[in-house]
Amino acid sequence: MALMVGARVLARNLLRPWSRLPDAVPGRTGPAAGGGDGVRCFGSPRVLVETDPAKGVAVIKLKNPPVNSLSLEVLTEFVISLEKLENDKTFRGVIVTSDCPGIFSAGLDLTEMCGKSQAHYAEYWRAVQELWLRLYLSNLVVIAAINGVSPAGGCLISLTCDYRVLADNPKYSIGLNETLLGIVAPSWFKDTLVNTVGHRTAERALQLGLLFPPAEALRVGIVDQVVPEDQVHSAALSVMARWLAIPDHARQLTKNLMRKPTADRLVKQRDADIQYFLQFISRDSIQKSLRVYLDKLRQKKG
Ligand SMILES: CCCCCCCCCCCC/C=C/CC(=O)SCCNC(=O)CCNC(=O)[C@H](O)C(C)(C)COP(=O)(O)OP(=O)(O)OC[C@H]1O[C@@H](n2cnc3c(N)ncnc32)[C@H](O)[C@@H]1OP(=O)(O)O
Repeated sequence: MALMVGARVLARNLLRPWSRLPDAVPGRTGPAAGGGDGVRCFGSPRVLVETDPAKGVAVIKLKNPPVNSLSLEVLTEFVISLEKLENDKTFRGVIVTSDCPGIFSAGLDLTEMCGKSQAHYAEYWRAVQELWLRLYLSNLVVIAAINGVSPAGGCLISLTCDYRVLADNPKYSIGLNETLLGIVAPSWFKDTLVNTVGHRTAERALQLGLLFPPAEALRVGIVDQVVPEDQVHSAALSVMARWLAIPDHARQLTKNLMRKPTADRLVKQRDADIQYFLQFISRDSIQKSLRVYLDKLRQKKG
């Protein structure tokens, strides 16, 4: 019950950008924070933010064990943290990564889309839209340091970034695998993939629900770089330095030029998109597919 109320409060914050989450780790500094003197931490229980004001760079670490599924709380906390960074002129870039070993993100939280009320589905889908829009159009340089498996919504998060570095581990596949679950990637998921890998590769990947292992992911361009696992963070920092060498206004305007038409397609029909989602997700056949998939995941252990 408390969780439900908490989620509602967090979700309301999305609509009230002036409202702020209390800092979960207020002003923690020093080496324990992950980067030597001057690194400061804030954020929330599930979305940790380590900032390095001297470099103008922050690291957002998703921490929603066991699999970093994108629950309503995670989506909301992510948006709030991103907004905090964007409103603070100290920061010019952010690295998005995971605090869960071996898993970047398992994607959208299936339990948020299964067996819940219409009102809940609508609230959840609006939060998914919000995070996508904020990340896709962020003024910051956003780099994904993908340190684990990254299906569906996890892949989408990384596709919204400006650059993707993937750890070279055969287990760390990445892709939009929605069809394998018997669901369909919405048009704006599809657009994000097409804009990254081109139409033909996206068409094949989406229909077959392909999850690409690192070498293949690099070959099709769904990631930009594959590096040894222990170098993901340093590689992301090197890439960041290169992107930060470009004057902000020129880079930001160019990013906007490239991405705004795609984002506008969703912005112009956000409510209709929610209605689409509601109709789709409420179908008995879709609910059944999701239940079967979740049961399979749960039985894997037993
Ligand atoms: C006419 C056309 C109209 C079109 C309209 C379109 C409208 C929209 C349609 C809807 C689109 C919705 C889009 C969804 C995108 C998504 O992101 S869906 C999520 C997809 N994710 C996955 O497929 C990943 C599933 N998970 C895994 O494969 C594995 O868990 C893992 C590889 C990530 C990790 O494996 P492992 O370490 O072995 O952990 P597990 O034992 O599998 O899992 C632990 C625990 O977590 C639960 N879990 C896993 N994933 C999720 C998830 N995504 N959500 C919620 N929960 C998850 C799993 O069940 C286990 O739970 P228990 O501990 O057993 O309770």
